[in-house]
Amino acid sequence: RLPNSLTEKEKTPLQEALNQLIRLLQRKDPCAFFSFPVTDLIAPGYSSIIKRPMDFSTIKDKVKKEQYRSLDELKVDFKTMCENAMSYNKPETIYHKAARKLLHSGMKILSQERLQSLKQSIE
Ligand SMILES: COc1ccc(Br)cc1-c1nc(N)nc2[nH]cnc12
Repeated sequence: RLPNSLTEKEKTPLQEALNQLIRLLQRKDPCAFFSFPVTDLIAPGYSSIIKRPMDFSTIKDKVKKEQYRSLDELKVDFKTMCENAMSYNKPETIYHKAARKLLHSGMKILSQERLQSLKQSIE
């Protein structure tokens, strides 16, 4: 039967693993600075300065659309998201500091050991 918004589509093991990692990562963003795309209204000139905008809502959308082929691809988008904030915002701002802290804790959550063991559970 065709999946539609009323009936949910089963999630693949990869999607389950990705969502589990995203939940852990989002807990490290208590101010929710990274929950939604940065707009030019919030951050003047952002869209012309930042070439690859990324945020958790976009990441979750990519999971839903099966646009991640591996756990490592999540790590790339997560790093981009943090690095964007660290390049647009000056080092003394709360956003730069939040991004650096998030990146640091995220690298532990997305460590090679953890990804390796998750990969084995997906095979
Ligand atoms: C979605 O972004 C925000 C939402 C609410 C608030 Br308050 C600030 C931001 C935000 N502001 C700036 N300058 N740089 C960012 N990098 C990631 N978040 C941000």
